[in-house]
Amino acid sequence: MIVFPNAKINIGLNITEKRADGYHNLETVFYPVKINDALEAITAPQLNFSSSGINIPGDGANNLCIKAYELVKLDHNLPALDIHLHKHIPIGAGLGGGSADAAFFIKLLNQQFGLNLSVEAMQNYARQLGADCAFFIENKPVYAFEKGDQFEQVELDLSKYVIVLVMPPVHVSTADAYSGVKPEQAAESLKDLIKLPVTEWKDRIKNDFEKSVTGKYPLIGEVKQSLYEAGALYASMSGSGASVFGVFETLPSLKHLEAESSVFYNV
Ligand SMILES: C[C@@](CO)(OP(=O)(O)O)[C@H](O)COP(=O)(O)OP(=O)(O)OC[C@H]1O[C@@H](n2ccc(N)nc2=O)[C@H](O)[C@@H]1O
Ligand SMILES: Nc1ncnc2c1ncn2[C@@H]1O[C@H](COP(=O)(O)OP(=O)(O)O)[C@@H](O)[C@H]1O
Repeated sequence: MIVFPNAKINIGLNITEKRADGYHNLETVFYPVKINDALEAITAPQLNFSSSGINIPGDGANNLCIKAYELVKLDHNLPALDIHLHKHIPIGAGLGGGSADAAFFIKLLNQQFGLNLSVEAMQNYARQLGADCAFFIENKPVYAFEKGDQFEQVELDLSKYVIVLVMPPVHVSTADAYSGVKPEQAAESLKDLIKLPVTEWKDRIKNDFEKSVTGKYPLIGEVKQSLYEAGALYASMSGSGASVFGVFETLPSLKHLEAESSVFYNV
């Protein structure tokens, strides 16, 4: 069986308080975007993981796909599998690519081996693998809070716009990004702001990571400014970065960015 995990962007990201467990409470809107990995699992004599495409740092044994397999296997009979991941989603980019692979693998195991797992059960497995993993189980726009793994429905459809995602040649560590932020309550409710027309989001829907991360990596702020100069209605860094997305009414020309960044149009 083969599945195609997609990435996500964060529309708004307010880091509201530091938790006793060392994580942070936040509020954000997760929005799925069409940048995809490919993930295949075939029954085999022994468990094997291989990957192609973008090189994934770390040992294959620690890949989030393997962690998902081992977690589900604690409760269910699963055969050994030959797992192949073709990596296309930029890594450590604020796009949740690793979390997406883990969540889609849980859904693959459920379907391929008839585990009859509920959405809630799959979300609970995903929560154990990463704060932004559970989102990918239902994989639809949601308002997320607490660690980013509790959800409320949100009506948000950006399909009439053109979303462009730019990945500059910068790597941002999620943990480092969090350490650079002073948690505080947002000035305006994201739940209210997200209901406004996209044309009213600029300078009101904010990502709390941006100030510290762009201070450390000015190129990220320059990319965001370039998107506005190219006509973006709204632009923001996604998650802890380094990717930056722009929402446009029509397809922009960003040739000047393509020299040093990966540009994904119509995502
Ligand atoms: C920042 C966000 C925003 O959506 O996404 P990315 O930018 O990574 O895509 C997420 O909170 C990332 O979620 P995820 O990448 O799953 O984080 P995890 O692996 O669970 O945690 C990595 C590290 O980030 C910090 N962390 C993560 C989530 C959270 N709510 N508070 C935190 O303080 C912790 O230091 C943790 O050790
Ligand atoms: N399947 C995977 N894809 C990408 N990264 C993975 C995967 N499994 C584990 N990782 C590890 O997770 C980190 C990146 O996670 P990712 O979700 O791509 O970051 P972000 O959420 O910032 O976009 C890297 O340290 C990488 O080694």
